[in-house]
Amino acid sequence: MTEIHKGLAGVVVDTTAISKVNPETNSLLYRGYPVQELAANCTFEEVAYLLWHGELPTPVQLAEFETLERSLRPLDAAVKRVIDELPLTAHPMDVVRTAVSVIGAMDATLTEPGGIADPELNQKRAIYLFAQLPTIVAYDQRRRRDEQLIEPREDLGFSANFLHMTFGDVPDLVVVNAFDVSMILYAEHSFNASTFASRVVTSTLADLYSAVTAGIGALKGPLHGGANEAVMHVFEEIGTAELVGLWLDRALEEKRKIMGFGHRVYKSGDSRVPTMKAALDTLIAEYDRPDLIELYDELEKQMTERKNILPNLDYPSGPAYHLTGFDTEMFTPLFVAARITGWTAHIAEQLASNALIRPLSEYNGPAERHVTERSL
Ligand SMILES: CC(=O)SCCNC(=O)CCNC(=O)[C@H](O)C(C)(C)COP(=O)(O)OP(=O)(O)OC[C@H]1O[C@@H](n2cnc3c(N)ncnc32)[C@H](O)[C@@H]1OP(=O)(O)O
Ligand SMILES: O=C([O-])CC(=O)C(=O)O
Repeated sequence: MTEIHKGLAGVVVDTTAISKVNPETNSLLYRGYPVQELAANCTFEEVAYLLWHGELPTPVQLAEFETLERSLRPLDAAVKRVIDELPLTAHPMDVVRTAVSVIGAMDATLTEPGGIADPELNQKRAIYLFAQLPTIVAYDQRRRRDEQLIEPREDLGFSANFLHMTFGDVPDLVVVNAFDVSMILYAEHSFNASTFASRVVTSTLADLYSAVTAGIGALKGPLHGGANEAVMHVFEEIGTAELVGLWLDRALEEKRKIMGFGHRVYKSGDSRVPTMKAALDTLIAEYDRPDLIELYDELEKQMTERKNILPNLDYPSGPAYHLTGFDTEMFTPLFVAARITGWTAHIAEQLASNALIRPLSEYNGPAERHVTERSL
């Protein structure tokens, strides 16, 4: 019998120069740089540039990139029209996926000869989606609150502008910084499910937008990006720190997966959690919500003691986005706005050294039989 690697667990399917996840040392490098150093010293724009180009930008390169990105932020009228047509019952991830699809359908360069796989065109598309996604997500959050679109501001960086477009003002610097850190930490994580989905689609030589929408679809599930919003639902279900024990007894008895805990690769802690937890702590102080961190700490403590399963990045990010003011269902689209950098870097890497991704399976259905032998 062939050895089956369910969920491709432990299988190395290709090389990548974009990031290195090292569970032995609990570390994560983007193009060689520890993610904690990037979060402490760089903006998300610089990290995006690094992921795409392999090097941090010089001041001139950064200024050029920022000018271009800021000019691409206004929402395309056709995209706005389509979003306006979507019911509020649609999950915001479906709105984001649809908006990216519309942008792709309007990209006439895709039908030019060689237009699909051209590296320069793909880099332009990546920057365009990077610039558009905050506007799309902010607009969707606002329309759900019956509020008008706020136009992007060219005088603000990525995160300050994102928050301004969502809430109508630029929050305190600690809030903008915490948000920027979350974007950096969410940007890239090697061959996770959504990146792999994007690479599978790219391997067929389909276009970048098809690969990105596949990534969005894969990210939506609660075992992957959808966990950041699921964490907030768990907090709401539990209520207060004192009730964690009772809640966990029942959840574990029912064999529920506790959202925000566990990871396919890290088994002794997610490298990004301490940095995001520190950012969450600044928000707890800013918004004076010790009750939330008590609940957070208690669930983490009991999960560690009882199951020895540690939090992943979605655990501190969920409450951080809640405190920032986003509705819970907007959390995973925020992940999309960050991971667009990693996905598009991987799409470029896949195309540069492509092989169709097509694994094998072991058939375990009925033995060969024939229609004429049917008992009627
Ligand atoms: C940014 C991200 O995408 S990070 C991931 C976000 N996802 C979540 O937070 C969802 C909750 N977590 C999970 O479902 C899982 O931990 C996953 C899907 C992330 C990883 O799954 P796997 O690699 O298949 O888990 P793994 O094989 O290590 O599981 C080992 C055992 O721990 C259990 N386990 C793992 N995570 C959890 C959890 N969060 N709650 C309860 N039990 C868990 C498994 O059920 C399994 O138990 P068993 O041996 O009795 O069957
Ligand atoms: O690596 C994974 O499997 C999931 C994850 O943490 C991420 O995509 O950020």
